[in-house]
Amino acid sequence: TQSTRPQRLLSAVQKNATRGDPCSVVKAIDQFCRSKEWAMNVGDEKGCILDSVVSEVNPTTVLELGTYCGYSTVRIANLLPPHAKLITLEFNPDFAAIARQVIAWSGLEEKVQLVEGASGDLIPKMKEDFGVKTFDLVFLDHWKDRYLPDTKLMEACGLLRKGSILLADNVICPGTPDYLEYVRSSPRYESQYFKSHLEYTKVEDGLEKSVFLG
Ligand SMILES: CCCNc1ncnc2c1ncn2[C@@H]1O[C@H](/C=C/CNC(=O)c2cc(-c3ccc(F)cc3)cc(O)c2O)[C@H](C)[C@H]1O
Ligand SMILES: [Mg+2]
Repeated sequence: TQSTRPQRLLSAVQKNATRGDPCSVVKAIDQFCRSKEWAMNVGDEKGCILDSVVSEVNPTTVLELGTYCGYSTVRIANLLPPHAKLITLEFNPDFAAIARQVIAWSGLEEKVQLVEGASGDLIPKMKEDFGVKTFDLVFLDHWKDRYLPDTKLMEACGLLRKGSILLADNVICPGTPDYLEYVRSSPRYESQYFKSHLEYTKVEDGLEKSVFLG
């Protein structure tokens, strides 16, 4: 049977990256997406912005919405301090299976908890079932029309504290207009746009960093 793109991406990692070396996993995926097949990973250019925000926040608890193949999961986990935890949510079991293997190849399983399921169902369970108090950093990269409802859900579930950071991918392309309007106009957020490009292309895109003010 035909392989899927995520399966081919995983093969490229297993072929070209060194087990236990997260940077080589990130490089192998970027090389595959530039030279072989485009895939919707945050990519190297926006990835550097992601890295700088993660390093600046130095989070203990991180939530990622939309694991896909685990590219940004590996980038974030690679920068986490010891005992820090990244919970990443993926509702497609096929992508989750690929991501688990990418994360394992990078050797970062200890820092990552990949949970299969929909964010709308799992966010309300974060405190009780996953022992989360609040998130220091949330990376939004799932369906673009879910950024706003899931942000409101996180607020309602008391998962954001004064100073929690939301970092959203694709606020220009494909775009998340309702989310952008919300975080930029709400008095409860202080937002900043990081202009960049759609992964592996010259098309404009960017990340929106929003601080929850409590
Ligand atoms: C109801 C479920 C919600 N809750 C959910 N709970 C858990 N997991 C969820 C939920 N909703 C979705 N997911 C998972 O997250 C992933 C989805 C990721 C979506 N990302 C994009 O669509 C995108 C497109 C482009 C793009 C740009 C230009 C183009 F021309 C083409 C493509 C670029 C980009 O950087 C992009 O991130 C994964 C595929 C999907 O199973
Ligand atoms: Mg994205």
